Amino acid sequence: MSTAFAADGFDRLPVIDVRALTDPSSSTAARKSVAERMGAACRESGFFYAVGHGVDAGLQSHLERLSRRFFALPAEEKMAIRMALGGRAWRGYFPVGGELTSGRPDRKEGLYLGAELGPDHPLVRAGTPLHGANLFPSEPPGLRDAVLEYMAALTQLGHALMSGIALSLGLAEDYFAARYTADPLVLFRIFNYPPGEDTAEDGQPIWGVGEHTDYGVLTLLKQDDAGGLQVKSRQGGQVCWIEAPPVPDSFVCNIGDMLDRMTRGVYRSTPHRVRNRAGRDRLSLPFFFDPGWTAAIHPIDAPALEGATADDASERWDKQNVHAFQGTYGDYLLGKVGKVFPDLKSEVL
Ligand SMILES: O=C(O)CCC(=O)C(=O)O
Ligand SMILES: [Fe+2]
Repeated sequence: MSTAFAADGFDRLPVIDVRALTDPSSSTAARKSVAERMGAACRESGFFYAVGHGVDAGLQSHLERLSRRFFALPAEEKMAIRMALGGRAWRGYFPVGGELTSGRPDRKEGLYLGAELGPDHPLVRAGTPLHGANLFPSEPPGLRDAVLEYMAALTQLGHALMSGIALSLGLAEDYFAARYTADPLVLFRIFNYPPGEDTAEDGQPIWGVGEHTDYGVLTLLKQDDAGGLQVKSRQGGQVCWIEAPPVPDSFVCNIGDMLDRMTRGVYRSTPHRVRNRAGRDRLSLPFFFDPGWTAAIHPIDAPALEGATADDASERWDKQNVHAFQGTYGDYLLGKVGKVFPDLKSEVL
């Protein structure tokens, strides 16, 4: 069994049974013990696998099957719900090469989804970007219901895990719910990474998703068994990338820039990327559980974080100092999404 590089980086991501956080009858001691393990993971790598999460296995495999059927449709059928038609709600399908995570096109196609909000919702009425109705495909039937059921289950899990993160910082369990996530911004994506050459003609690797950090507080990723997700670590002072291999019936959980900001860098929003070398399609379903659009982001005042300061701009993938950010989550997110879909930004935002 390998050990983590304490002073340097890490060489594995822990698997944490989070059952005590999702079970309302669990003892405070049991909840705190899970929280402690989550806190250690957030400090070390910002990543862990959650098992014992309570999300129905049948629902997950049903959604996975329907998603594969969607991606197998002819291109023109998928393009019938292309993102440009989703307008400001930022929903729909994008084809391979349509998204530029780290300035180069990613080799993935995907379906952008989110909380289903009708035209009378106040944020939709106000024309708030990334809020609105989904563009669901007519084929395969049932995808809509499965997506809505899955998003509801993962929203519930997101709340449970955020209560654990609060406990891990010595805060009240509802710390994040009370300030940021009572009405979370929920974005959900279903990605397909097709197989193919893994190196471009210029010798550069071809990424399914280029190096990036996530933007909000917590990402819950369901990946299939193809592998290819990598997380940035260090060894002997040098950058190294460790694999985050598939673990059955788990979600890969990682924290995003806003939690890094709130904890002044103590909980880490760690860069990651994907390269599909399995020789077959890779399906992944990242679910983003984030602060509400209008929530202003503030550093957390807690003894556990005393003395923490951070400016990691020179090391970050985007060269930005997330710790200098002031504003609402909506401000932060808008600055980011425009960069990864530059054409769409000028068309619809
Ligand atoms: O597909 C994956 O495994 C990771 C996707 C990801 O990092 C993201 O969407 O932010
Ligand atoms: Fe990510």
